[in-house]
Amino acid sequence: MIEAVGLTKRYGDKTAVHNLSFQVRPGAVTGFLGPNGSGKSTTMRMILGLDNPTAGHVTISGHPYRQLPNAPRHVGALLDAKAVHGGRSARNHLLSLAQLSGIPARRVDEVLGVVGLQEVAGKRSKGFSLGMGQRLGIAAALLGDPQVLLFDEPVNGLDPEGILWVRNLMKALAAEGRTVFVSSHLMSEMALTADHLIVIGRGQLLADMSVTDFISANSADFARVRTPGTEPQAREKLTSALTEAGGHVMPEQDGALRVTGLPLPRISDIAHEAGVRLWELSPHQASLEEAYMRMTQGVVDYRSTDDQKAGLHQVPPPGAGPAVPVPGQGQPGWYAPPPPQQGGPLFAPPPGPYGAPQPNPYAQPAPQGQGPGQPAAAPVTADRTEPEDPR
Ligand SMILES: Nc1ncnc2c1ncn2[C@@H]1O[C@H](COP(=O)(O)OP(=O)(O)OP(=O)(O)O)[C@@H](O)[C@H]1O
Repeated sequence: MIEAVGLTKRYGDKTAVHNLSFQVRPGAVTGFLGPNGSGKSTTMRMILGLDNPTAGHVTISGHPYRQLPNAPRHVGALLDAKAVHGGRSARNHLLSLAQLSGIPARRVDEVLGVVGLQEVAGKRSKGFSLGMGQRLGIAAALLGDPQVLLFDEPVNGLDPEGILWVRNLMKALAAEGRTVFVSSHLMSEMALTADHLIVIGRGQLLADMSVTDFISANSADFARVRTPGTEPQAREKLTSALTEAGGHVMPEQDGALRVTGLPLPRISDIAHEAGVRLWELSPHQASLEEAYMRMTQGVVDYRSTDDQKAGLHQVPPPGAGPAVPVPGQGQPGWYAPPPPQQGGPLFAPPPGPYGAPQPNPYAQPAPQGQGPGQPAAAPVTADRTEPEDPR
């Protein structure tokens, strides 16, 4: 088990992790989720003794990593797949790690087989694609057959087949009773892989619960209601009537209404009593991805802005044709999630063994339209392999 208590890390006046307390239990895959820069890698580095906490502590099986007897056999980690001597072959890289940890050399070929790199084991890793590098990093993590495994963004750069393989590998490792802690940005992937979730934003805990509980707590049911497009006054009348009856009504981009807090038959009755015809009344559930986005929307460090292309285009003359629609913008089928409770926190973490969360020093206004933009996804390079450097 991994246990963090009051874990805090400051770099100068920058707080990367603030008062984080959680447990990662054996026999389950625990997903570690948070937006870019939320402190996931910093937390993982502290777990592995690569960074010292400013306050608090973290233990693995009851010991700080550096005091663990035979740590490399007990804990395996993939932190940075690029942290490899590129001139070495995959096999030699793993052999050198094995020698350092007293692991028999035959184990190297076993893990090369597990990650599917047997064919390129003799090639220099600097010719490896991003996905091959990830596989090599996973092989290194598995080398000591450890009980505790940490993976920082293990599916980064993997193709769909590779992503499925990682998903099944994580589940299989947990089913063997191991502790598996996996960081990701991707709620959708974690929903398929993890049993338990720890969600952080700006270094502070936002949620610590099972995936099942997260889904039922966050994937709110709602109704979509549409009145005839030719009768805008009917839409307003219905909005008032539903609000009066205790519903929460939000306009959708395609002109429909999103209604929460009222069952469908009640909405139908209210419309009938108000003399409003309905063209649509349908049940929906907000996706888990929406729930995660909603939970973390206030703690995102990097936001993209619309590209205004100032001065690059001539203003079209009046009466010119409509702009080409942009996928996902202003089109039917895109549903804005309901806003968080007015004045309340985005998410109230359940009372845990560590008491209520403390105020977050990150409580600064999120940058509005000034961020440097979402960093582009790392490119997937072609599978190039070179023979090993003879040096
Ligand atoms: N060595 C360091 N010196 C100064 N600031 C740092 C250092 N390491 C991390 N930070 C800052 O701490 C914050 C958390 O970074 P961290 O890499 O842990 O986030 P993350 O959740 O892993 O991000 P990503 O998902 O983008 O990898 C960031 O603002 C980062 O700039």
